[in-house]
Amino acid sequence: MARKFFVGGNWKCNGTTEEVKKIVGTLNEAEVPPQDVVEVVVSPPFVFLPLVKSLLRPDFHVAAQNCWVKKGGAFTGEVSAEMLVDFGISWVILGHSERRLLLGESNEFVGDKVAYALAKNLKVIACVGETLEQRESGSTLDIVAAQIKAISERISNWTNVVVAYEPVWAIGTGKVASPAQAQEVHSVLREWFHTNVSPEVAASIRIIYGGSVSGANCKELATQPDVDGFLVGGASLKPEFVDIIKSATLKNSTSKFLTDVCHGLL
Ligand SMILES: O=C(CO)COP(=O)(O)O
Repeated sequence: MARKFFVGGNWKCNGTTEEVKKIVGTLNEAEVPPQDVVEVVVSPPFVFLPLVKSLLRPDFHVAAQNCWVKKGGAFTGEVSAEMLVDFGISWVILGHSERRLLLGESNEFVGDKVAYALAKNLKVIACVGETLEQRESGSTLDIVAAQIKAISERISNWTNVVVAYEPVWAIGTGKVASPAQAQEVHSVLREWFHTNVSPEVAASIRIIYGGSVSGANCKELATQPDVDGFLVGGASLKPEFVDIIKSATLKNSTSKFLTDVCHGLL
């Protein structure tokens, strides 16, 4: 089964009302591949969710950047999964490295959040990734495996999960992982699913790359066999986000080409 290309835009803690309207205007006018080729999800800060949801074209979806680990209540400053569902938000980003590192979210806490959000019928973009220090010490694969394992121990159905591999050293630095570096970790993650979850989940789960993705570098990354899309930070605030969405066609034509070759059609 072909994995549908996925492009997420993580706006992080950016934007004014005017800027948000401008970004949404650009997206609404953009000519992009159809929904059966690419799934597009943008993730504004909480306060802009209502505005974006009301203005954004219906073929693009909206994600929150976080939600609370359990049912809402006396948790000052938090937003619950129930509230997102009530508001018609279908996706949530969980486990972003900025929250893991700056706010001390542990693997277990992220796993609990993913489980709770899925139980409330949210779809989850679950982020994993190593720091520069971890990469340089050779522990990249152990780190991402431990992050995924903590989620895996808490959920039994991966249908509504997209995994985002985001090496911390590539986030906001302009230092993008090379296509080979991204492919290596993506394929190891897929292998992990094959061994520890099931061959079906390994074949169907989308593993997207994040970290300094741009209109210029997305094409080569998109053609890597285990790169199923992107989670874009800085460039998702700019018109080049549309070019990144369009890289989906490249992926699909490449995989169609390979499928046709395999089936002896070419
Ligand atoms: O963190 C990211 C997306 O979640 C990536 O951010 P940049 O694209 O700005 O590096």
